[in-house]
Amino acid sequence: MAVRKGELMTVQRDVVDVSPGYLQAFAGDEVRILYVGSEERQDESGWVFGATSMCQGWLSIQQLKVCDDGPEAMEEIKETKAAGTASERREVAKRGALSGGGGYLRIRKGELLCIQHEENEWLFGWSEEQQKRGWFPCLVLTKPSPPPEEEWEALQNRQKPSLDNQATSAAPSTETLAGPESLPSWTIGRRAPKIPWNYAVMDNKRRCFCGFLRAGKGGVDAETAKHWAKLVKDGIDDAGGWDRPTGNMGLISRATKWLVRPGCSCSYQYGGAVVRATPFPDFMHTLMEGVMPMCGFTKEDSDDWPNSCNVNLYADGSDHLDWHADDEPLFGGRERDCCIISLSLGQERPFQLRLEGCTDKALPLSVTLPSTVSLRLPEFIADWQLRSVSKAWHRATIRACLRRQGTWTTTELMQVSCSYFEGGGADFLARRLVFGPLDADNPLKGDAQMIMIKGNTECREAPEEVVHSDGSFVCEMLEDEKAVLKITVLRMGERGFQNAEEHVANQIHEFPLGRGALCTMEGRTQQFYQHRVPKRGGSSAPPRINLTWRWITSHDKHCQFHRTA
Ligand SMILES: O=C(O)CCC(=O)C(=O)O
Ligand SMILES: [Fe+2]
Repeated sequence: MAVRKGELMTVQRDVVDVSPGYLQAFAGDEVRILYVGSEERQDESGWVFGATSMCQGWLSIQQLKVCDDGPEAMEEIKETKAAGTASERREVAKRGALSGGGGYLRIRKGELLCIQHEENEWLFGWSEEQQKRGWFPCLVLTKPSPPPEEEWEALQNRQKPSLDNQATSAAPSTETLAGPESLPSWTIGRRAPKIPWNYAVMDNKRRCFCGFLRAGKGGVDAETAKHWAKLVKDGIDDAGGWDRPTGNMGLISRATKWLVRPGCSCSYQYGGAVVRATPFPDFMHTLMEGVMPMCGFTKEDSDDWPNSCNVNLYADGSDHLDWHADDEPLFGGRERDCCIISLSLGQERPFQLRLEGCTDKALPLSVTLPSTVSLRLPEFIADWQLRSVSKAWHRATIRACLRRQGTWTTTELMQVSCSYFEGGGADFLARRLVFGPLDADNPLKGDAQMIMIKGNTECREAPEEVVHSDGSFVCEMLEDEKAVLKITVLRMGERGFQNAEEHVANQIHEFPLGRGALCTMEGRTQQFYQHRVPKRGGSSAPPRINLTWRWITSHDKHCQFHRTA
């Protein structure tokens, strides 16, 4: 059967349980052919890339038959052609983009792209360099904008940004896809371009950037992490053991050790606690020689490596660290750029960041409580609230589940921004996404819905998360574990702009710090953001060690490295 691009065809049989990148469709569904696989390519021959009203992906030609509503469909094809969406054009990528998983391309700046289809903010086409076809965001055709200097100047003199500034910095969904190529040149993601750094916070406006390398996905491998945890434990025992100083709120909620480059005597004072300096023990060289090159600091420049390290021991899940910024004068983070590099060993814990001034109050989302709620979660419906939104494994792709004609079906991979919240005594992962019928003329129109999956950030089984090499993940919802709730949320520019601002200003960015994970806080993060490690898992949770390397820039006046301005 000859199949042509632009044609509308009908699916003959149900195609379910497909792998990422393939089209899930049901008998009778109409599929628009976006691309016909090349006969010359073994992996494409006999396949088309098509779209139903629900999703897009690869589908075998054998699953298709000519559409029953011939004439109507032909009209539509003509319209599509007239609109020029089916024409091909060549463009050079002006910036890179990470792949969203199967069916998507990772784009490098400067590569030649043959664009075959355009839809909303997405392009489908062929990369000459990679000899591959797939989706990528339109964003790759525009130059990354230079840091907004004037705005930055204006902001510099202000302690707290106004709500207006916060709201406009909300990244559009495709923006979160931009890869390290769009980071400023001084960031670690750019210093170490071969290391797959992800950035959870890319706040150009405030010059705040927070990167992370997930455990085993570019971070330190599990074996090394285990070995290092022992080195740190033994090394600190030999250096006099852990400190647990008293601060303004009593004994601090974890054990700690403050380590400095030999010769420095600056103590570390925060929250009313004073921690004496201990010179770097031997293990420090091993750890820094492993970690610093991953952050773009070469061995040759080891004199410029961080000159201090705060080490924390969370003995179990009840040890924690509350909202704070490492904005002490020692590191100059309120006046200048300040870089902090953190390594996690032992039990995984979530790490959270929020804008300073963020409130903990529930957000007033307009809720149309839905007919599609899974009955598995009645407790949730009775008592739901959105307590400061948003965890973010940015650049996530998920498959959402929908109830359709009495059966659960899975949609295509979607780009989403992620949210995390707790409600009704259980933890939920909520993923806010652009979904449902979209109006091509007005991307702000159409409903955004919130899909929630029972589970929490500790729970790795339900839903199952498959991590891709670029840091994105596909979330497969299992038949007996999914819980889907459709909620209409207010979207920027539509009803209730005010609430959208509030939503952004109250976002919490969260990512997991597992055994061997690295994370950074760069630029003015200590001035504008706060971070914390919440309690997780109770007193039976295994211990976690965290090391945060910093640069002391203003040594204490008793220290031999003290310099007068
Ligand atoms: O444990 C962590 O990951 C963070 C530690 C931290 O924020 C600090 O020591 O200031
Ligand atoms: Fe901190």
